[in-house]
Amino acid sequence: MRASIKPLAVTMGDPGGIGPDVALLAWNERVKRELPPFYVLADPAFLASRAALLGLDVPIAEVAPGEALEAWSEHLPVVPLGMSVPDRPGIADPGTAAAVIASIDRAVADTQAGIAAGVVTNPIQKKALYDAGFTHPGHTEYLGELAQRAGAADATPVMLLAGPELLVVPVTVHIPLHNVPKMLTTSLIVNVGRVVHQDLVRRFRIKAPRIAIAGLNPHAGEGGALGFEDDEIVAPAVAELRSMGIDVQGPLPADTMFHAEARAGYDCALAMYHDQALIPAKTLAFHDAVNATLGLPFVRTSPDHGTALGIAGTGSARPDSFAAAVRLAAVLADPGLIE
Ligand SMILES: NC(=O)C1=CN([C@@H]2O[C@H](COP(=O)(O)OP(=O)(O)OC[C@H]3O[C@@H](n4cnc5c(N)ncnc54)[C@H](O)[C@@H]3O)[C@@H](O)[C@H]2O)C=CC1
Ligand SMILES: NCC(=O)COP(=O)(O)O
Repeated sequence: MRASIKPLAVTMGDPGGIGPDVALLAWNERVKRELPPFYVLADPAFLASRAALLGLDVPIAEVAPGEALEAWSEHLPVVPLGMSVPDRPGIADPGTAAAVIASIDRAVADTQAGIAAGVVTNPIQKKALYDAGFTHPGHTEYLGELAQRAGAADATPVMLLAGPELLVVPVTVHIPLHNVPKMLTTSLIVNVGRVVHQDLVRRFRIKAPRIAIAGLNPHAGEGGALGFEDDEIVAPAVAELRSMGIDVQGPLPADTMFHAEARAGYDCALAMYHDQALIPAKTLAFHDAVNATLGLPFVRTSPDHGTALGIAGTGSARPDSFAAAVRLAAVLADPGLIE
């Protein structure tokens, strides 16, 4: 892959999880995996400790972001945050939340300042952050707020799971299932559909994206017999998006829209809630899919998996999804790489 001229900013993620492991493993295989350069925003002593635990020979260079490209071929560039964290694999400690959040903040600030090409986040243990007072459901929502704080008043963060065979977006994201019907509105679906269309064109270089919209209820409501939302909320959103010139179909029964022949009929699917989107995405490509945030003024990707506390520090975490996230971030930041 042609390398972007700027490095990517990678966040530490929860230090108790596998984020540090996959970043170290990926750097170790950077040539074989054709990775674009990145630097990690973390405590260098912590990363050195995790590398030793994993038995990896990863020389770490403490750098400023502007020195990352030069360091990349021989060292893992690490930009210190001035906050130390303990190396305790498997333990998600709310006491590390300030460092976890500082890493995200700095990655976004570097990208907004034009120092980094994009942000690649490592997984956070959400409950540990909530317990420390973090009020955002996840990265997606927090990044939207950071973008707005930096002046992008219209930033609308939209979660996309991107795998080799499926692009899929959950319209509602980190909310309890019982709140989905309350939160699902025609204007929300239209807004998400508009952002998806815009970023598929702008960042993924799909000229005329075909978008398939799932229904909420079994059989897309069975003509109103199995729920009113498909006819009264989803169908009007489909009509409104069509009136904007966007190629949409739906509401489609969700159970039959993710098999291979159905997927051939669209470029991206909109699902109505988290698991309706993430189950097909992770079933098809757990180790290859990437979580990207659309609707931001900067690029953000992430591996699709979580902190996997149970295997942190053991060497069994696979760095494939992290590597895919790094490669996709470089492409989205420089869509010319697609051509
Ligand atoms: N982007 C983010 O920050 C994300 C954070 N999470 C958080 O992660 C935590 C744990 O979530 P779970 O639902 O348990 O999902 P998980 O993805 O952490 O783990 C699910 C299963 O997959 C395995 N696994 C995960 N990644 C793997 C890898 N790279 N190689 C080999 N095996 C792997 C784990 O060992 C476990 O058996 C939660 O707090 C959740 O909120 C979850 C998804 C994304
Ligand atoms: N299940 C996906 C997930 O939780 C990722 O959320 P985010 O932290 O990327 O917003």
